[in-house]
Parts: sequence; structure tokens; C-alpha cells
Amino acid sequence: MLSSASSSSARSVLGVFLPRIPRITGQRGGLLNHKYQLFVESGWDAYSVVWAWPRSSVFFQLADPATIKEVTTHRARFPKPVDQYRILTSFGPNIIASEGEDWKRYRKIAAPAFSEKNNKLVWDETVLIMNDMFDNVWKNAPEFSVDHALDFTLPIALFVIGVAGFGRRISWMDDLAIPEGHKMTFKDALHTVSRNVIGVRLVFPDWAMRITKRWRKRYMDEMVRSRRVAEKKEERYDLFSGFLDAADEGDEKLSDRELNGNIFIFLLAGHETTAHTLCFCFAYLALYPDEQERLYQQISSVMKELGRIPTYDDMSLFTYSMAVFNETLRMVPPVSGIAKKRTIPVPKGTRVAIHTPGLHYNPRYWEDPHSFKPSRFLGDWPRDAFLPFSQGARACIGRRFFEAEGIAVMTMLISRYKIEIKDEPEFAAETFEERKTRVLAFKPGLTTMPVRVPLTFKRR
Ligand code: HEM
Repeated sequence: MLSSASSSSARSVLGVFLPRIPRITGQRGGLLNHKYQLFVESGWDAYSVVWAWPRSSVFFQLADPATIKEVTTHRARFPKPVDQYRILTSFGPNIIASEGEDWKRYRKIAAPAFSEKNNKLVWDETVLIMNDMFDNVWKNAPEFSVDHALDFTLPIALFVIGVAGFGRRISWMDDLAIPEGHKMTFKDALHTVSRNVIGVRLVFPDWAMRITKRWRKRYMDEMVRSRRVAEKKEERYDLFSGFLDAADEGDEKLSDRELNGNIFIFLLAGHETTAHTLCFCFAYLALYPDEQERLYQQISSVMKELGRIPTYDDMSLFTYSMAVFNETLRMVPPVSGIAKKRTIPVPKGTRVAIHTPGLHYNPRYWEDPHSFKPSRFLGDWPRDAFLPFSQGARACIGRRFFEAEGIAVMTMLISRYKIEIKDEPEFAAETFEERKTRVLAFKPGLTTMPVRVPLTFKRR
């Protein structure tokens, strides 16, 4: 459609292809800052950005579901610009940062690992991690405050990927000692691996990066070795085991670098998006107590009816939890620009991006798009205008992993605690809008990151 077809969406895209005034300042601050605004200004559901420096290039931003579907369906015509993903290849080539035959091979090996058995493991382990946190960190106190919700959502997501991704259970209280032969704990190795990708890399000299990378790699090598030499294979459903089995047994072989690259990407993709989304989700629930109450009522009535802790098989009963997550992902999509490029003859350097916030705030598809209304996801909703996980063959492979983890966290937390914004005297006089802006502030990064979400949890 972007190439030559003559549908109305094609005309809209080609129409704005006529060079616009360069929007260099308009892009500042990340796509989520502008939401749908630049599309309003352009008068179309697509606009182009023309860059003159450091090299001339044209960038199409799309917020039209039909055009986006065309782009995500025709993978070969709109491949990923893999050079933009080079930062993600420091441990080796991998599924996110590849294209063509390599990507097909990685996806074929990875797909069986993201199984229903793995999702079940995610659920069961998340329940254990939450109970461990309530008992040993929050000590079942009637009230518990955090300065930033990410301080607990990030460890939760790390622990879940540690066990359901890598088969290593980490608890809140142990794993503080550094095992023999290592220079950092497994928990720190997991955590710094992702921090180093964009943040620390800018601060630390290369030699420091190389040393800590060696320390982290030692865990990876050890895990690969121990699985490969294990005589009796246990039934293991973590992603890493599933991936290793497929890589060892299938026709598709992987080099050590490819193995490390993919393991690293599971770790990175598998916890940061989840931790940030959980954090924003709790912020919204604290800001909108009526929505929280409605969610609590559903969770407690399902739990009462079941008469036990819910399992993965009960997940579909939690329709309002899913709606709350969807609404959070609509309003704060963790990945705000999904990059593609055009392979047909066009000006050199032409790029295409799915502008997820533009799509998610497009008033043609979402009524009152700036309001937090989870119930819009209960009935019929415009599926093609909701793309937090992308779409088509390159859609997120870990979506169900996230949903199992998110709903298990939500069920455990909301059934026990009421969430409120932490009282801080310096903000006592602020209006609701000021409070909302403060609590929902974000930083664009590898994924949209909450700045500071101070919360208080009160025992129900
Ligand atoms: C809120 C949670 C999540 C969101 C919003 C999300 C979003 C996305 C998006 C937008 C993409 C496409 C990226 C692109 O084309 O550049 C993607 C790809 C991917 N995601 Fe997720 N993700 C989430 C959770 C997860 C989890 C939990 C895992 C693994 C445990 C995971 C693993 C992956 C992988 C391996 C890919 C690459 C797929 C491919 O290219 O074939 N994601 N994700």
C-alpha cells in the first residue's frame, strides 16, 4: 500500500510524502509525548519527517490501522531496519535484531519454548514470588509504602524471568552471596545485563563493560554447559531449556554466539517491558479508585467462587484485569515506535515506523482517547488499532508470558491490598491533573520508563 496501490490509505500516505517542513523539534521527547497531536497537525493518519543531517532521510510515521496492517503483513516488503537494533546484539545475533533466513531460524527454535507449559510455570512461580514478597519483605504489614513502584515491579519481573526463563529460582531474601567462581550474584548479573544495554554503556568505559560482560557471560556459559551435560533430562519448561532442546534436537543449528545472543534477548525483552507496564498499571489504579474497586470486586468474586488460589487455567475469568492491562498498554505503550523500512525504490534512507501512541490515541478508533477507561476493552473493540505487541509474523512472542505474569501479580496484590498514591507533604496542594502528570511521568528509553510512582499499599 505504501508502495503503489491506489486505496484511500495509500493516497493519504503518498499525500504526505510530499516533503513537509522538517519536524526535527517535533520529534523531541519521544513519540509518546505527542500521542496523536502531530497527526492532527498534518491532517492525515500518516506524516513524514525529513531529516537533513547527519544524512538525508525520510521517515514515515503511521497511525492508520489499515496501512499498518499492510506493513506488518508484508514482512519481506517492509523488513526491520536491523542496523537500528545493533545495540541489542552485544551478546550475539538474535531474534529481535535479525531479518530474513536468520530470523526465521531463530523464531522456529524459539516458538516451542513459549508453550502453555511455560505459561503455567510463569503463573505458578509468580504466585510464589508474590507470597514471598508479602511474607518476607512487606511482612504482611497493614500498610507498606514505596518511593517508586518500579523498586518492586522490577525485581518481580526479574525473578519471574529468572525462574520461568532460565530455570533459576531467586527469592527476595537469598541470592545475596556471590557463588564461588563468580564475581556477581545471579540477580545482579540479570539486572546489569539490561541496565548496561543503554544506560550504563554511556557512562562506563569500554574496558569496564568488557569485564562485567565476562562476569555475566560466565553464568550463561555455566547454564548452557550444565543443561548439555546433564545425564537424566528433567522435565523443564523454562524458556531456556525449551530453546536449548529445540536448538540441539532440530535441523536448525545455532552457533554459541547465536545461542548467547538469543538468551540475552529473552532476558531483556522478558522483564523490562513487564516491569514498566506493571508500574504504570498500579499508578493508574491508585489514581482511579473507582476503577480499582471494580477490579477488586471482580477478583474477589472469582476467588470466592473458586475457593482457592487461582491457577493459570482460571486466567480467562479475570476479564477486568485483562481490560486494565490493555488500557494501560494503550495509554502507555512500552514500545512506542516499531521500525520497518521500505524495499521498493524510494528516496535513499526511507524508513517507516508504526507510531503506536498515535494509533492508540487516534480518535477515529478510540472514543475519548485520553481517558483511562478499561471497560472499553470489555465489549467489541478495534483490534487493529491496538498494537502494544506489534502484529503479524514479527509480533511479540512473549505476549502470553506477560499476560500470565501480569494477571497473577494483579490477582495476588489487589485481593490483599488497596493501592493509593503515597501522601507526601510537598504535594499536598496539587490538583488531580498535576498529580496525574507527576505520577505518570515517563522517560523515553529502550522501553517507556516510569520516572517515579510513589505508592502506599493498605491491607484490605
Ligand atoms: C508488556 C509486555 C511486552 C510488550 C509490550 C512487548 C512488546 C513487543 C513488541 C512491540 C515487539 C516487536 C518489536 C519490534 O518489531 O521491533 C516485541 C517483540 C518480541 N518480544 Fe515482546 N513485549 C512484551 C513482553 C515480552 C516478554 C515477557 C518476552 C519474553 C519472555 C518478550 C519477547 C519478545 C521477543 C523474543 C520479541 C521478538 C520477536 C520477533 O522478532 O520474532 N516480550 N515485543
